[in-house]
Amino acid sequence: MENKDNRRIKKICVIGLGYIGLPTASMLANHGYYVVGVDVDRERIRRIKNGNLNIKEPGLKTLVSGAINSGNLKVKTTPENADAYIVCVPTPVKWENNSPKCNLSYIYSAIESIKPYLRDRNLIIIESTVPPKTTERIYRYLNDGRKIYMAYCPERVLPGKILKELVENDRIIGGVNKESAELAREIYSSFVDGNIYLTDSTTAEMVKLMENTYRDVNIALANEFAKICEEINVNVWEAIDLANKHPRVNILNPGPGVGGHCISVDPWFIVEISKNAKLIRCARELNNSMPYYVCDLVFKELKRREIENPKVAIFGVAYKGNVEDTRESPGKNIIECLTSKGVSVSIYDPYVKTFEYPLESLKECVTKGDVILVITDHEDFKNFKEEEIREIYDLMRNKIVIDTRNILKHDLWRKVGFYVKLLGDGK
Ligand SMILES: NC(=O)c1ccc[n+]([C@@H]2O[C@H](COP(=O)([O-])OP(=O)(O)OC[C@H]3O[C@@H](n4cnc5c(N)ncnc54)[C@H](O)[C@@H]3O)[C@@H](O)[C@H]2O)c1
Ligand SMILES: CC(=O)N[C@@H]1[C@@H](OP(=O)(O)OP(=O)(O)OC[C@H]2O[C@@H](n3ccc(=O)[nH]c3=O)[C@H](O)[C@@H]2O)O[C@H](CO)[C@@H](O)[C@@H]1O
Repeated sequence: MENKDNRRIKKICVIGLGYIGLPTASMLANHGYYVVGVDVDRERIRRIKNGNLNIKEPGLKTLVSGAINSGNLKVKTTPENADAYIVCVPTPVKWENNSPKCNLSYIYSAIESIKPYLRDRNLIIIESTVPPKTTERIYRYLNDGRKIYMAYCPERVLPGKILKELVENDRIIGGVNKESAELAREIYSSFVDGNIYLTDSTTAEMVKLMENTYRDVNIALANEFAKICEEINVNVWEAIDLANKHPRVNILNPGPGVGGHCISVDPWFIVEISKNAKLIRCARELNNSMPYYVCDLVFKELKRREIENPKVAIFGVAYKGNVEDTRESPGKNIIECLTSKGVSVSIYDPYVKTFEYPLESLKECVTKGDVILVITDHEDFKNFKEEEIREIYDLMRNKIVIDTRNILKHDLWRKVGFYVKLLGDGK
């Protein structure tokens, strides 16, 4: 049993209180650390203090309020002296002369904000996803005579299951040296039930990018199969299901494109550093083409039926099912593309509270609509009852459904009278 009094680190500053930083800070506070959570966004700090989070993640509200009520978690807009600093700020991609590059400006400003507080034997951990060698470079920059420790510890939790995976997932700790990795292990072993593996910081950075790239490439393969099956009149969903009966095959699901702050971003950080990243670039481009492929399916249906002044009812703009996050959602590109071609859109998403375009109730969204376009695989869409589908039917002008996720109960929608087209069904 770990004795808290033997811990070398007692106070931790977590920089960036978003999807990753807030659960991490709260988890550490609930495991006996004194934690200062820092975010430059005053509104976010106010919300956390009021318990009015705008992150919808199972169990998070309770975890955060428990941490704050215990007195172990305090949140504010500036850092202070601590034994360790954990950086969880965003790392989006930016484009320079048509080339992708990780935007490290948030990391640099986080590092500058903690620099004045750094003392001998402090530990800095980067959890944000970064290109290989970033941690080493920052370590060299900070190592100006002070003895500091530094590690890269990638976060691997799945949105929707963050709290469970924070505890259960295996953890990779990449130290700039062995002492740094060992010190970081002390922190994570306080709450991680999975295995903890130590390595160097550059390997850990590459591991994180490889994991998300592996998924991106595999989704691209499924999307390419969908396009090919469409051409040869084969239902890709049935074909994938049957191919996956092979003991060593596990093809993922095609869809309207890859969104979120991770899988649609991180593979570009490998493309950024190597000319050999050809398959990775190609997969990214293929996944990015999917929203336009989906729009073409819509245009085809509208043209076939000669529908004038069409209205498309979009079901779901979250980047994936059962989350409220719309970052890099394929829905945005689809909406832009449809509206640029004169199609009017209305949007329904029972999870999303704020979005760049107006959100409507289910009834408003489908009223006088011609096509329902399902973009997100929310559980709610699977669960429509026959009476609800009938009500939707009565409100619509044309009765077309295009399901890009294979999520609706198609037999029920067809029974009510809808024409249902599935992405990649070859019809
Ligand atoms: N969201 C995920 O599921 C996930 C999973 C694994 C890894 N990651 C990686 O973790 C990092 C954070 O992602 P996120 O989803 O938590 O982002 P987020 O946007 O939800 O949160 C980041 C927070 O950092 C704050 N911030 C920005 N600059 C700051 C600064 N200088 N000082 C203090 N606060 C600052 C922002 O205001 C924001 O609240 C990214 O690198 C991401 O790729 C995310
Ligand atoms: C390797 C891995 O698992 N990494 C996870 C990932 O989390 P995520 O939420 O971004 O991942 P996904 O759930 O894969 O969704 C991404 C997009 O792909 C679409 N999709 C998915 C499966 C499919 O078969 N067909 C699809 O089209 C889906 O709709 C969505 O738009 O990155 C986090 C941050 O680094 C990690 O921490 C986390 O472990």
